[in-house]
Amino acid sequence: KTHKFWESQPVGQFKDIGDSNLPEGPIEPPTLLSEVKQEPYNLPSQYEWTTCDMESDETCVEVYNLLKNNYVEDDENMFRFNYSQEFLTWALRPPGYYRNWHIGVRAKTSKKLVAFITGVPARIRVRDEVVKMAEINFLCVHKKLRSKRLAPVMIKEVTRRVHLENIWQAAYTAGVVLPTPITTCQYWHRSLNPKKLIDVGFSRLGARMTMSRTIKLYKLPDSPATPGFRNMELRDVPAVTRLLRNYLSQFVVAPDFDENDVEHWLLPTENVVDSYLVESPETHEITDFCSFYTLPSSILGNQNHSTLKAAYSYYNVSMKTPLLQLMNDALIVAKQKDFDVFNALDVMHNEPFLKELKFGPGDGQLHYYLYNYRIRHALRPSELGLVLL
Ligand SMILES: COc1cccc(CC(=N)NC(=O)c2cccnc2OC2CCNCC2)c1
Repeated sequence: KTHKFWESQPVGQFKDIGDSNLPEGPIEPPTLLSEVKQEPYNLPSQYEWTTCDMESDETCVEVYNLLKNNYVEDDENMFRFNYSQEFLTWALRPPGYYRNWHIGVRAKTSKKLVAFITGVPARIRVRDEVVKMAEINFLCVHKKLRSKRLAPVMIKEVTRRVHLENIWQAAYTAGVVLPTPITTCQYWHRSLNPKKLIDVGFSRLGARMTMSRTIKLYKLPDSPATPGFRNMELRDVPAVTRLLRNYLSQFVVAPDFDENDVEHWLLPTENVVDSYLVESPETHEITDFCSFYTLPSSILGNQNHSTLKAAYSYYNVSMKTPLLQLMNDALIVAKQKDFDVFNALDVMHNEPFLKELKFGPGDGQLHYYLYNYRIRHALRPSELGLVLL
């Protein structure tokens, strides 16, 4: 399959794989800001660019509805991500965000929002280089406008606006293979409400398994096992930042979080992100941390259920409490909060607990990409310390 667009971009090309003469790092140098295209790229004549101000309730509802009806579906088109409005405002307004990186496309006549793409600024460390990047996400074209080649011009436009802020690298994920993944992750699911998951077709009853046997198999205790396991609070930000920075330093690619970032991304926000820590009852030292974000999916075409309540593993740090026990406590609190399923990628140190804690492999892969930054050899998922929303 020819990648007409991606072969024109400063990304690792398939033909370059294995060429160890190519240096690791930026593929193209920055250009002078005066040389960056000053005006937006041309859209087909019946469409116009718009900046989506996520602080405006009206715009946020438009973005929410566009994604709810047209964003990513699973491979069997049974589920579609249903990011909540509060999640979207959280995801798109981190410290230092740029409103004009929240880019929409409207039909000129109806003014309907028909496409969307976003960037948020992030400091990402690659080996020992901290690089200012844009995290690109929520690329969505209305189902009725697919294969009009809108995506390439939207990617060029967000790239142009990122360049205007003197940022020359980006990070993004996709369920499809593009030139060229820095790593490819498997996703895994842990049933919390197996009866509903089987009813809606997310899971299947195992061979020689009854429903009651399956419910018993996935049963969890009513409360966490670890002494000192509690919700993260504002006063914990400095300690969690230290814990997380130290833990993430072992991975090849990871966010370079400071206290402002930790306060935004990891402080519990209802219906958006949950985070817990272990405070030693004796020393009051904070020794471990775990977190997951809330991303429901619409269930397409089921009579009894319309929404799958899913938790997605975010950042976890195990220094004293075994990761297995810490993640089992995360499963326990997720079940208490009525999540139906707990999802995770095989990144960081996740792989060992995925098998132990009764996760099942998902039917797809998530590929990670860097824009305008070459990594000499693809990473193992366990070398990746970056979780995108
Ligand atoms: C269950 O409902 C779904 C609705 C749409 C797609 C998928 C499958 C899928 N593509 N899953 C993932 O990409 C995934 C699986 C485990 C952990 N994170 C994930 O994706 C995150 C990170 C990338 N942006 C989307 C959310 C499932």
